[in-house]
Amino acid sequence: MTYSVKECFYTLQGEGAQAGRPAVFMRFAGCNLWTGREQDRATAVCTFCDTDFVGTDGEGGGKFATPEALAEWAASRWPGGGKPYIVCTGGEPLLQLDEAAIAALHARGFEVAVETNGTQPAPAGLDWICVSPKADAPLVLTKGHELKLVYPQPLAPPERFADLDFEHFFLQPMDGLLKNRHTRAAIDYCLAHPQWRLSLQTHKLLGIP
Ligand SMILES: C[S@@+](CC[C@H](N)C(=O)[O-])C[C@H]1O[C@@H](n2cnc3c(N)ncnc32)[C@H](O)[C@@H]1O
Ligand SMILES: Nc1nc2[nH]cc(C(=O)O)c2c(=O)[nH]1
Ligand code: SF4
Ligand SMILES: [Mg+2]
Repeated sequence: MTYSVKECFYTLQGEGAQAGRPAVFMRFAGCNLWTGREQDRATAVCTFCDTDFVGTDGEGGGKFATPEALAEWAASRWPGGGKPYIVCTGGEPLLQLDEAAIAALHARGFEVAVETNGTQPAPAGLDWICVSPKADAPLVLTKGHELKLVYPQPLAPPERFADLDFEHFFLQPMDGLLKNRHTRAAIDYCLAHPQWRLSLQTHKLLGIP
């Protein structure tokens, strides 16, 4: 299995329950819900994506022939000290991240988190699972550590997910032209339904990757 990585960089986790935590971000190339081409966005299953995940040409991107090579590259991004933490994202990371890659990351000392759209089963060994359901996609992964719903998605109201097996429930305002309106709506929903907390994309506010 060759792993295709768009970019790999060291920053702070910007979102959810682990916001503020230093992490290596490994962004896997490709997604099953959008080609990543702007001309396909309107007809995609997921239409609001804020990310370029096409190709392997980003900072720290590339192709890795073995799990060990992938893990060695991730480890080279960690500054030393503390417990190394990696967030595997994309694109859709669970199209590529397998048990062998997770084991190799663990062998390098990493705690391994994933950001997934929930359409794929999770491989064994993940330490933190963040599921972000998309309205028009089947949800297969119905348990994990945090459920982070981009809000609003008219066909995916929070009530649909409130009884699933997660420790944390977040609404994350949909970024785009209507971001301010979406943020106000997410605040109002959390205030009325206190099971839910607000997740802001703090890296965007801070101007860091
Ligand atoms: C780019 S996705 C990659 C991981 C995976 N494909 C997924 O959708 O969860 C990373 C996170 O950004 C969120 N996201 C994507 N576009 C967004 C937007 N326009 N506003 C807010 N969050 C967004 C996703 O829902 C997900 O939680
Ligand atoms: N700082 C930072 N935090 C993030 N949390 C989830 C992200 C993602 O794109 O998956 C992301 C990202 O792109 N940057
Ligand atoms: S599922 Fe995730 S990576 Fe794929 S298009 Fe949607 S937000 Fe982007
Ligand atoms: Mg992002």
